[in-house]
Amino acid sequence: MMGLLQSFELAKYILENNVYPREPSSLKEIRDVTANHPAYFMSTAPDTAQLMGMLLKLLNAKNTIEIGVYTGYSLLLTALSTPHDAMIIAIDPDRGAYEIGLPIIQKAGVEHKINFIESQALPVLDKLLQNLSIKYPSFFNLHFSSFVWHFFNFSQSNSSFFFFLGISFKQKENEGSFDFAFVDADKDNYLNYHERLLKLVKVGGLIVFDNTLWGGTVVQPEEAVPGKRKEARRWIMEFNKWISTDERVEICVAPVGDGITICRRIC
Ligand SMILES: C[S@@+](CC[C@H](N)C(=O)[O-])C[C@H]1O[C@@H](n2cnc3c(N)ncnc32)[C@H](O)[C@@H]1O
Ligand SMILES: O=c1cc(-c2ccc(O)cc2)oc2c(O)c(O)ccc12
Repeated sequence: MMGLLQSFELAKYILENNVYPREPSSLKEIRDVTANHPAYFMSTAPDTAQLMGMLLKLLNAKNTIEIGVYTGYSLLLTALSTPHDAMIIAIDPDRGAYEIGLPIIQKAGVEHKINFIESQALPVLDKLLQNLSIKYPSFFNLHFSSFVWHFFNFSQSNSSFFFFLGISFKQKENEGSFDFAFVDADKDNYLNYHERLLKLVKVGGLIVFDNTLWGGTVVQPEEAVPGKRKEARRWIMEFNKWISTDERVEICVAPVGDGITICRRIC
């Protein structure tokens, strides 16, 4: 893969010298099983994942959200880069793809951190925002949190605080409770995700958007862009323009993989 460097040799040099030698074996396994899948090119790039792993560790991120799981490369990276009691809400309507990587995630011993939600992301984020948060004793493992999730879906309580099975639930507690979010899904919703994640991620937390240089097409004349890349390119360019003036975040565009935009919530 050439990446964005416009030189196969330089991209290969970085991957072979600095990325692959340090890639955990379980991540390589996911990369290998994904290589046989028709949409293999959608996996988050290994150099992007390496940077994300460092950001997660620098933040000491514990509560994270991932939008766009596919076979789980970036999800496993997140699970490997967070503490034992981390909680990752991972959203994707395609459970089939997730199940390709799941046995590798299980073997790596980090499945307990993951709450996979088979859904479009927007309704889940809206539920998190209007709804309830989880307060449960730390000895409950995260299989329990899936149960809590189902409970939420059926709960219409308007009270700000109530008990169920001895566990307390509070409304609005999800706001500002996440350390990190990674967005790698439908490009036409990037701005919608941004608005919601800005409320869910705490001040000082990060939201990382993948594919924000869209194979370098953001600087190509429209007529030079392959037809199937045109629509997403327009969405990405609109997102890039919006985010460049959004004073609620500090931003940094890193030209790794397909380009990522790192947003730090500042207010
Ligand atoms: C580029 S892939 C994600 C790659 C993943 N980060 C990885 O490392 O393998 C995009 C994923 O977004 C999912 N997706 C598409 N629309 C979505 C939506 N509205 N909400 C959540 N996920 C969506 C697709 O099913 C697909 O699995
Ligand atoms: O070629 C793609 C397409 C997507 C994509 C398209 C539609 C969706 O609803 C979600 C994702 O995502 C990609 C991606 O994240 C990537 O790194 C490379 C290529 C593509």
